[in-house]
Amino acid sequence: MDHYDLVVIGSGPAGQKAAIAAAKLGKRAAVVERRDMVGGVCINTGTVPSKTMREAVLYLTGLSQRELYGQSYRLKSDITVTDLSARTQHVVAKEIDVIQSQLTRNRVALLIGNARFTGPNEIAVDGPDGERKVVTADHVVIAVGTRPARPSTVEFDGATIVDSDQILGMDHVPQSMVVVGAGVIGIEYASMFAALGTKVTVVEKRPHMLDFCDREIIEALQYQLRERGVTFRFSESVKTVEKHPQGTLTILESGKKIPAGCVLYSAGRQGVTDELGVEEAGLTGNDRGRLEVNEFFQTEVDHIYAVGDVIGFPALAATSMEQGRRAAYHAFGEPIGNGTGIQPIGIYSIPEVSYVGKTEEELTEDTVPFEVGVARYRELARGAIMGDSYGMLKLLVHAHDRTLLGVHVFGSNAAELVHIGQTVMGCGGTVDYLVDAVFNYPTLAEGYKVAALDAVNKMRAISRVTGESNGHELGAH
Ligand SMILES: Cc1cc2nc3c(=O)[nH]c(=O)nc-3n(C[C@H](O)[C@H](O)[C@H](O)COP(=O)(O)OP(=O)(O)OC[C@H]3O[C@@H](n4cnc5c(N)ncnc54)[C@H](O)[C@@H]3O)c2cc1C
Ligand SMILES: NC(=O)c1ccc[n+]([C@@H]2O[C@H](COP(=O)([O-])OP(=O)(O)OC[C@H]3O[C@@H](n4cnc5c(N)ncnc54)[C@H](O)[C@@H]3O)[C@@H](O)[C@H]2O)c1
Repeated sequence: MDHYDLVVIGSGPAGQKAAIAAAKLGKRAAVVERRDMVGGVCINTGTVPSKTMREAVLYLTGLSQRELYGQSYRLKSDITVTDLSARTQHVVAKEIDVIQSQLTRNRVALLIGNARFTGPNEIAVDGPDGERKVVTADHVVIAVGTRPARPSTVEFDGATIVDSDQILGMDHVPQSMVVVGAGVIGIEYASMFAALGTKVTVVEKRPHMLDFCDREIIEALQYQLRERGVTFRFSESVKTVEKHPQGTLTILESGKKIPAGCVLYSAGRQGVTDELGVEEAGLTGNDRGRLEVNEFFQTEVDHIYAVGDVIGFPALAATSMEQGRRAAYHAFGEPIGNGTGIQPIGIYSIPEVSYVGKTEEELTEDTVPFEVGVARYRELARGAIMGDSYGMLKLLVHAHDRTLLGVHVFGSNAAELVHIGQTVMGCGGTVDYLVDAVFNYPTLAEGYKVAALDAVNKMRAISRVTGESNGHELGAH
C-alpha cells in the first residue's frame, strides 16, 4: 500500500495547485482523477472549452468587426459545429498536456480511477480496468468539483436537451434555443448562440439576472443581448422540458410553452461528493453535495481539506487554484500570507463583463458615500479603432478618503482591464493615482484616467458648493 504526505482527489484547478504546492514543499503527493478528466471540469467541459468556443464564435462571425465593416460582415456564413469544435479540441488537448507535464516534473503521482474513502486516512482508487489500489495519506485534499444539476422532469438526451457538459458535443447549430437559468453559464452560452444567429429565449425564475453584478452594467448587457434577438422571461420557472419528434417543448410553471430546436439546461450545479464515501472519513455533504470548511479550508476532520467548487461560492477557476495552494501550505505549516481578499469576477458573455470590489447597490445599502466616474469606449481612441462603441468603465470612489471601492467594466477586454483597478485597490490607492498616471495611447486602459477625472470633477463640484476642500488639494486637477 503506497503512503503519501498528501493525496488530492480531483485534478481541476484546485487539486492541481494543492498537489504542486505540496510537491514544492518537498512532500510526497498524489492526485487521483477519473479517466479522460485530467484538468477537471475547467479544462474538459467548463472554462477552457467554453472560452475557446467563444473566441471561435467571435472570429468566425466577425461580430467585433461589424461596426467597422457593416452589419452583414462575416468571416464565414455557414458556421458549423465542426468549425467551432476544431479550435476547442486543439486547446483542450494542449492544456491537458501542460497539466500532465507539470505534475510529472514536480513528481506528483497521477492515479487514474474513481477515489473513495475507506477510512479517514485511506482511499481506494478503482481504476478503469477494474483494478483497485488502496493508498494512505497524512493529509487529504478533496477537490472533486461539481456536475450539472439534472432534474428528473427534464428529458436530457445529450443532443437536443443538453446540460453545459453536453452542449460541446452538439451536432449542429440550432435555429432556436431555450436557455434555462440566467446564471453565468446560461448567459455566456446564450450570448454565443445569439451571435451565431440562433433565436435564444432565456428563462430565469428570479426577477433579474446576475444580481451580484452592478445593475447598470447588467442593463447594458441585457440591451445588447436583446439587440441580438434574445428574449428574456424573468420571474418564470421551468417545470418540465419535453422531447418531441419535431423539437423540444419547455413548459413553464405559469403554463406557457416554448418550442425550440434545442434546450440548454443550466440551472445550477451539484457537488460531486455522493460517490466519494465521505461518511467513511467522518464527513457529511449538504443537500447540494457541498462540504463546509473553516478559513484554512479544513473540514470538520482536521487533516482533510476541501477546496474549489465543492465548497461553493465563488466557484471560479482562479479562486479554486488559490484555495488549493493555501490548503496545502496550511497542511504542512507553511506561512500563507493574508492576501487582499479582493476577488475579480469575469463573465465572458458577448460583450464581456468584469468587476472587482463593491457595486453601487451594495455601497448604497451600506450607506457608504461614493462618487461615480465613467469612461465610455466610444470616447476613447482605442474604442473607435476597435469598433467598440458600447463599452464602459466605471469607477466607484469613496467620497471622503478617495479610495477605489469598485471597478466595473463592460465591453472588449473587460476581464483583462479590471486588474488595473484591482491592483490600485489592493495597494490601497486612491482615485488621484489614476488622475496623475499616464497611460499608453491609444489604449482602453486610458479609460481609467478618463473615469478618474470624471469622478474627481464631480467631487470638486460638491466641494465648490460646500466650500470644503474634501481633504484633498483639488486645484491640481
Ligand atoms: C461551462 C462552464 C464555464 C465556466 N467558465 C468559467 C470561467 O470563465 N472562469 C472561471 O473562473 N470559472 C469558470 N467556470 C468554473 C470553473 O470551471 C470551476 O470553478 C473550476 O473548474 C473548479 O475547479 P475544481 O478544481 O474545484 O474542480 P473541477 O474543475 O470541477 O474538477 C474536479 C475534478 O474532480 C474529479 N473527481 C470528482 N470526483 C472524483 C472521484 N471520486 N475520484 C477521482 N476524481 C474525482 C472530476 O473528474 C473532476 O475532473 C466555468 C464552469 C463551467 C461549467
Ligand atoms: N465566467 C465565469 O466566471 C463562469 C462561467 C461559467 C460558470 N461559472 C461558475 O459556474 C457555476 C454554475 O453556474 P450556473 O450558471 O449553472 O449556476 P447558477 O446557480 O449561478 O445559476 C443558475 C440560475 O438558474 C436559475 N434557475 C434555477 N432553477 C430554475 C428553473 N427551474 N427555471 C428557471 N430558472 C431557474 C437560478 O435562479 C439561477 O439564476 C457558478 O457558480 C459560476 O460561478 C463561472
